[in-house]
Amino acid sequence: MKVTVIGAGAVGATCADNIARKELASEVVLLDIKEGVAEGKAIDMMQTAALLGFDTKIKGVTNDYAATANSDVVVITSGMPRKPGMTREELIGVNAGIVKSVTENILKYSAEPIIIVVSNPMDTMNYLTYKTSGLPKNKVIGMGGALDSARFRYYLSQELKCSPADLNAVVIGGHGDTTMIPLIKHATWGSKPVVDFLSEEQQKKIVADTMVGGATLTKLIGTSAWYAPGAGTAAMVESILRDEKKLISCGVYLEGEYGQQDISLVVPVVLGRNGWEQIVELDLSEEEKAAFQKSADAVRTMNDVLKTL
Ligand SMILES: NC(=O)c1ccc[n+]([C@@H]2O[C@H](COP(=O)([O-])OP(=O)(O)OC[C@H]3O[C@@H](n4cnc5c(N)ncnc54)[C@H](O)[C@@H]3O)[C@@H](O)[C@H]2O)c1
Ligand SMILES: O=C(O)C[C@H](O)C(=O)O
Repeated sequence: MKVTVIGAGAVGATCADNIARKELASEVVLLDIKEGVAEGKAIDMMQTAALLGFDTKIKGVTNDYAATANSDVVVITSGMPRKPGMTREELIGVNAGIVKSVTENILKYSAEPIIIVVSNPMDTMNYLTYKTSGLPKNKVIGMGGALDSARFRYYLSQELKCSPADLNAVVIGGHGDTTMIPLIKHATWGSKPVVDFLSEEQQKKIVADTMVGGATLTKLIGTSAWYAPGAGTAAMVESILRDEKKLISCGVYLEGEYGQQDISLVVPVVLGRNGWEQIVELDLSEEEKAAFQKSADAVRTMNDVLKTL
């Protein structure tokens, strides 16, 4: 199995590192536009192989798409991250051009890879990649829900004083500060609803903290996060390449599901060797449905911006 990661910055390099450590592929190609960066990071990671005991070969290249030929999965992380005070949506002007040209270049060398889009604003970048690539819709998948759901489980576990591994909790909607919807009423600890253990005030705080989870880290670090984003992306690669059929919230192109058309939004999907293989429709309350519609409206507004660039 071969995985290409475009963008050898914070998220791309962390993702490649996770993939290699878990030996999810025999070969990982790391590509960046900045001379030497991908080569250097790939060699640095390869020098951990003797210490960590993995066999995956990581090769770094500067904009050489021939090296990405016949990739099974391509992860797009290229583009600008936000700075404190910015929204993800403000990155659209710079990142749309990057994501579009990267998608075109990938497809010159890999006929039908599964593409995972990480670059922000993710919902619109995933939509753009789907439209640009002409790939089947199940092969273009946005990363955002895996991360947001992991953050949701983190905040829940802090309040419940339990292991995040024992929590089942999903985020749907958009991957934006105001568009994501942490479904707290659906979340469970073991088989018990978490709301049985939390006051209304605690629930509101967990939801709010989850929604601004990325912004909180951006403020602390000065640029956006990479450990959980890299791990979230690698978890998606793992479910795909090992055909695990894990249920993971991902950005997918909707054609009627959740009442939406011609849009990419985050919903729970089964991830396997064919990409996303099934969309799972949750039984949403009227309030949750309205929140989903509001997210869709906001993401559609951003998608419309693409026409003006
Ligand atoms: N979807 C998510 O959940 C999520 C999570 C974290 C970050 N992100 C997004 O991922 C992107 C990357 O974040 P980061 O922290 O790794 O940023 P970064 O600045 O550390 O890395 C980005 C890399 O992309 C490279 N690049 C730029 N244009 C390129 C091109 N045309 N071809 C190849 N490489 C190119 C840059 O040289 C840089 O090395 C940002 O847009 C960020 O907002 C999304
Ligand atoms: O917050 C960001 O801008 C990066 C990413 O989308 C995140 O949620 O960490």
